[in-house]
Amino acid sequence: MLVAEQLTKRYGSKTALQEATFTLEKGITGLLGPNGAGKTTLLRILATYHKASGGRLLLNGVEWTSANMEKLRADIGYLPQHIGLFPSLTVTEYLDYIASMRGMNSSSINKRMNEVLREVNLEEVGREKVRSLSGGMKQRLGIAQAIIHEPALLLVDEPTAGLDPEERIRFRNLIKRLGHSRAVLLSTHITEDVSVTCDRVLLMNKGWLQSHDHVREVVAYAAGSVWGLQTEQGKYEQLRSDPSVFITDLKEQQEGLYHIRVVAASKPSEDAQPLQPTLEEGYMVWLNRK
Ligand SMILES: Nc1ncnc2c1ncn2[C@@H]1O[C@H](COP(=O)(O)OP(=O)(O)OP(=O)(O)O)[C@@H](O)[C@H]1O
Repeated sequence: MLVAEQLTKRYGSKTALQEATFTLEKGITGLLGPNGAGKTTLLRILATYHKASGGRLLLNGVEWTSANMEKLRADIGYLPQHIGLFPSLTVTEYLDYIASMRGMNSSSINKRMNEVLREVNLEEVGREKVRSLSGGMKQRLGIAQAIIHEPALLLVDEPTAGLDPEERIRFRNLIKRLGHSRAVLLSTHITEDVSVTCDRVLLMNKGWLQSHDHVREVVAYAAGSVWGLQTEQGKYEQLRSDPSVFITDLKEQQEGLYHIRVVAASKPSEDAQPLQPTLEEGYMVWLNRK
């Protein structure tokens, strides 16, 4: 569906995206990377907001050229990290406005309005002002504006940051449903969002991107390197200050006695037990070997 070849973006002397090559198919692909990795830059290029400095992009055979922009935009939906919703409009007025800006005529807007409100579970609040919505509802409205024109490609930038656990789960379920009929690229810092919603993963660091066909390929980077152990304060402090050991979980069982989970290339102590890695642990190993 989407093909990216050697995609590069430079801001002056800074290269934010380095020769990224990957494909996106129907379903949900996670885009994981630390701050400054280049995730937003990639999404903005895909959303046609930024022009790449080099490389090639095709969506269902249509190339990213000036002549094709309108055609591409009709097939792409984007929820940016910070979206400017209009607080004094009602939910339906806002969606009506966005859809008109996208060139939809009033009969197709009317046909689509109830459907899209239902898809994002906002049908009860269509007449409410945007300003009265909760944070989670605003994010779902953000998705509604991105899918009102039924795009084949949906780009979502850190959608669950700041949401409470209930809204985060609701939002993930929404993204999962949307991934049944289109390609979704979900950029996030939250590995749990990826392990729950995504099949495929793009990992990014310092502008470099590596594509993985399955989440389990990333998990496997930490295979044989995850350990569980009980420690007392002294040993815990020693492990904490060891740069080759990452503590990924810590539970204080009683004062001065901890159960910890660590990523370490070799067994950190005699009584350490090998554990199955998580996506977060695989991702950490990947990040630190770059
Ligand atoms: N308009 C710009 N001009 C110059 N440099 C930029 C611009 N936009 C981004 N950068 C730089 O490009 C790099 C990648 O930034 P980008 O925002 O794409 O990363 P990110 O992975 O989305 O980070 P975060 O998770 O913090 O949002 C960073 O070093 C950033 O400072």
